[in-house]
Amino acid sequence: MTVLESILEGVREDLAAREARLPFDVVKERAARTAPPLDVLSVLRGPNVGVIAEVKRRSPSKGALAEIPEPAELASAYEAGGASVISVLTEQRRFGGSLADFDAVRRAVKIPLLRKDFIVSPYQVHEARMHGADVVLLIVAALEQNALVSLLDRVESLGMTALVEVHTAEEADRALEAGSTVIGVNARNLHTLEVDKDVFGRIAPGLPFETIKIAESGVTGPGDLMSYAGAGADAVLVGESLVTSGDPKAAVNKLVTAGSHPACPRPSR
Ligand SMILES: O=C(O)c1ccccc1NCC(=O)[C@H](O)[C@H](O)COP(=O)(O)O
Repeated sequence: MTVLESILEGVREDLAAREARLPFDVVKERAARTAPPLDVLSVLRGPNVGVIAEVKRRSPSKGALAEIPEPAELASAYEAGGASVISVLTEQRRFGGSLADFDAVRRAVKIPLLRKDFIVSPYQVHEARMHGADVVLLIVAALEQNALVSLLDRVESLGMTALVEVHTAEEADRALEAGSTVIGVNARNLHTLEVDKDVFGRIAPGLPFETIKIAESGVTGPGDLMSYAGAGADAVLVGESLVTSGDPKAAVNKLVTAGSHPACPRPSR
């Protein structure tokens, strides 16, 4: 079993427990009463290379990264540092995240929030909306094509944006066939955990001009942001280097400053 398959097994078990506690109809009804999602597309289409800053306690590849006793404080630091969007990992078993973290962050910041999880069911999409998500991650490697298409439709029908994650050219083709307009190219292979920062540069140039392109994983500082920008990134998604920096506001701000520097390559639309 690959790492991704084993994560998905746990996700499905946890999902079944939540479905037993709170029926889908109730989740749908609460989601419908939640304040409308923020417009993340205009944020990501801004003039600079944006930073999506992640609340990440631990990971299958690195184990424990940071305790993060107050995710709201971390998120506020990210917002003050100029992050465009905050990503909150809500998967518990491998990443130490939760929807309670998401709620705390939602209360603390005004910028768009991404629910970063392993979404396999419409229940999780409505659940994300019920907790105030603006963006939902859909991982192509975790979904059959018909599930990807229907989850993407579901996300958009609730007014949210889907960040559709790929790692290979074949997955990018599937994302485009499903109608994705925001594609994240993850440098990390979720089956093996190997990180290859060149993957973005191989895939992004083949994506349509108008697709919003996010470079995910392995960003350790402004140099990585600049090189992803040179390959066409509209934004970078960063976890580990921020949560381990000791000064998350300054660490985000360094990236944001690089992303707005006149020397930073920027795709013109
Ligand atoms: O981070 C992992 O080890 C991991 C393993 C298996 C599935 C997903 C995983 N991470 C999710 C992510 O995509 C990253 O948290 C995100 O791109 C930030 O990456 P980084 O800046 O390298 O922490």
